[in-house]
Amino acid sequence: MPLYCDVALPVPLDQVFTYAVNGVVPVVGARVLAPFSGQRLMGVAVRVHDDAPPDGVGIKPLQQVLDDAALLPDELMELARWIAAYYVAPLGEVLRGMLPLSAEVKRHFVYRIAEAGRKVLYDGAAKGASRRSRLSAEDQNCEYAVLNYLEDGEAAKMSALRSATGANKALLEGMVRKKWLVREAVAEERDARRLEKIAVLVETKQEGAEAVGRRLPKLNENQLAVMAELAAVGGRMRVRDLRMTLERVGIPDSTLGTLVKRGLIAMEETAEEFHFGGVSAEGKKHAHEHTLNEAQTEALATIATAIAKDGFAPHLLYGVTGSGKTAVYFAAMRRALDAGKSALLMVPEIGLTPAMTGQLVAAFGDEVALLHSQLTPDERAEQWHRIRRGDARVVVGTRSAVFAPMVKLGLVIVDEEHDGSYKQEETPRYHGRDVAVMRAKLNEAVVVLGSATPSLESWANADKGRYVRVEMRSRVADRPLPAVELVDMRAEFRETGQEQLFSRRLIEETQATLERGEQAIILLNRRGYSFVVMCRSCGEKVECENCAISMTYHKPVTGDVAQPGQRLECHYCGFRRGVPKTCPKCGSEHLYFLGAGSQQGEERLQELFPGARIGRMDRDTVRGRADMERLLARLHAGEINLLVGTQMIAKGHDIHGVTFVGVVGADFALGLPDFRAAERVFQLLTQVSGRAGRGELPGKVLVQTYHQDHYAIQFVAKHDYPGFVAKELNYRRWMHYPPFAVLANVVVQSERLEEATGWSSVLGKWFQQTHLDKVRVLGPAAAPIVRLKRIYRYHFVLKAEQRQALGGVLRAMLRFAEAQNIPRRNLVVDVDAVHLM
Ligand SMILES: Nc1ncnc2c1ncn2[C@@H]1O[C@H](COP(=O)(O)OP(=O)(O)OP(=O)(O)O)[C@@H](O)[C@H]1O
Ligand SMILES: [Zn+2]
Repeated sequence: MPLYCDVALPVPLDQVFTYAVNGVVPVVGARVLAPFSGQRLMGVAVRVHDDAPPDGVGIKPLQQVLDDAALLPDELMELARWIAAYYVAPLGEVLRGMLPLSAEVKRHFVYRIAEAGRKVLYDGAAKGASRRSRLSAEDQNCEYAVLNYLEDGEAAKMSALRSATGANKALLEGMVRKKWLVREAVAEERDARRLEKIAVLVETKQEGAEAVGRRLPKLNENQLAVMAELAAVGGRMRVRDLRMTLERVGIPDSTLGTLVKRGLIAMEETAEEFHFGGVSAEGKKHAHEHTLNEAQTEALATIATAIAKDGFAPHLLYGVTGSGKTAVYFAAMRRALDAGKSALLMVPEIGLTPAMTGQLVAAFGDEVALLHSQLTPDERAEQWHRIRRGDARVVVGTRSAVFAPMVKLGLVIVDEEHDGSYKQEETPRYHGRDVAVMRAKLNEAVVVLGSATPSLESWANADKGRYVRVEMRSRVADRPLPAVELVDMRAEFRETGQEQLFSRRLIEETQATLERGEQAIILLNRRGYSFVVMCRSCGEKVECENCAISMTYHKPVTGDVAQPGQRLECHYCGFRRGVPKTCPKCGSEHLYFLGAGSQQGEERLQELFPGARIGRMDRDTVRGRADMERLLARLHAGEINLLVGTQMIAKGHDIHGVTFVGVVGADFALGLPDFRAAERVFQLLTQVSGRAGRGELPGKVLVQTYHQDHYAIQFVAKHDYPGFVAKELNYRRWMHYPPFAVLANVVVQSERLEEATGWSSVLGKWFQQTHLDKVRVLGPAAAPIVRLKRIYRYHFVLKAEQRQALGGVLRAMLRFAEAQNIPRRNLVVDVDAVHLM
């Protein structure tokens, strides 16, 4: 029997910890409980062995082994090790992110008699109850009853003890404290189907309009609002979602009850089927129903051949917006299933693209499982077990779905692979796309990264021949890409003599689109009303108390439930405050509001187009999946003909009536201090342009810009992604930026400014003195956001040609920092950082 076990614990230390095996030898991949600086932590056994620790090192015994079998299969353990090494992250923290949540392996507590308990039982039998106990005679009797019940040594659940002896939890816990009993946690597989309530709008068809008319006038405003809400989503909605929506608009819960009593809404109970949504226009085909065109057929053939071959094969699918990538994904997934394998489809944010999941269910029925962060723990548990049993062979999910316990994984697809939300911005700071490629490698599976605007990293990998490039250069059914017109806002100012949010051309085109009965979308990529509140006298901006960030003004709206006097909001930490009467710095009364956000955009559009049916899509109007589904349903139905919103509107939506897209103020991001600024602007503008002209009618795009000559803008106008990447790659090569160098951002952070600066100068000196011929270090410098959520931030940017050299320096730096007593949690190591802010 091995004597020792190495455990990865979820603590920010780059090491594993050795414990003595205590009776039960854990299998590698099982969870264990281990003592750690006075606490009991749950970790994962990563190695069992007989290597005695060096003399003098005290080894504590494991407290408990929680699983009989490995919770994580070998390939996921290997993936965890790879992530820990690649991202220089503590293995325990990586594993914590990969493990199913506790609900997935829910544990209940059982009690077992302990040595001391037995002694009490026997002594008590001999001498009678102790007189000195502070407990009542009744409780003492109960304690004896419990000890008696457990005497045979079997563990019992609390519920069993309660019904047998009347003991309550407090009493049992008291006995645990006296060490008469031990309490143990037992894993319990939970995947019973749950029931859930659906609110259904009662059909009124047969009743005739008159009858409805007679009934409806009796409804009050709130009741009508609830009815409208349900009608907007096709008459059915999860009660849970409906309640959330009502709560937000301030309609009391009882309204729903009244409507049920009056027979206008029925409550149905169904076994919880997953809710995938499924917004699409009537008569529009599902992705799996299309006969693939030539480009799609070719793309599929390449991918399908790889699937048939078995073995790791990475692909980059570059397909312009509206080229029909979804249909290719679905066909490839079908091939994987036919070959007896499972398929994983990763999407950036499930709530933003409900149509995708709806189509998946249409195509694959109950083979589909869904994984994302908005699921309740029970829902997640159910999905997790269905996947692990092999019942669900098609999994769709966000970033962390890359750790799904798939059986015979044959195909991984990463849709919109360029999307920033694949990057996890907390430890472990992994990139879901890159982990997906590694996972496919470990599983000898095919991986497809798809996008109309692939990341430069992926494009360069295809250039080097590491990925097979598959291209779909035109839209389905020979639909043209929309014509893009640039409006030079400097000229606009010269000609009109005033600073306007919307140019004359944009107003004209919007007007014309609405008059033709078509739909228009306007991108205004900031939420709120004004994103800067500034003092005219001293020039100072009103900043967040916790962050070095300008606060955004949100205009009160009718029915707004937010507190008055809290109209300024920090979009980084959520802090709110009232609008000050005078400048906090100089006391001047001349504060003014600058920079229009989507809320102001909506207001201005209402003034300009009073007849338009305007909708807004941003984090303030769309808080969850239900909101998004409702908004998209109204767009598909044509109930909204003018939509304004933030980058959310650019995400994969396929609304055939949209023929015009206007872009306002999106090029300000070109000026951000981040080497990926041009790439991001290009991607956003191309993606949002891609929403126009996806139906029968051709589309048109108008981009308002102050940087008309910037190459990113020029290439957007020409729909020339390959041209853009070629130019951008040159610049990256020249500047030694990724993908021609590997990069890490190291942030030194502390609530105390002097610590942040002091530690960064200590590290800066170390970097200087250490012979770093293979790694270039920039910094220390104040991070672009120097204070965030009350924490001061200084940073270094490390660049290297070789990943190994970079990893080596980072690890050496962490060792040095440890020796200098710089706490590990004050150092953020972000390998392949996506944001340098
Ligand atoms: N072979 C086909 N024939 C006709 N229409 C098709 C075909 N394949 C897909 N479509 C339709 O073309 C439209 C665009 O497809 P899809 O949404 O998959 O594009 P995409 O490549 O994912 O674009 P984006 O990158 O903009 O999201 C959809 O309405 C889809 O139903
Ligand atoms: Zn803040």
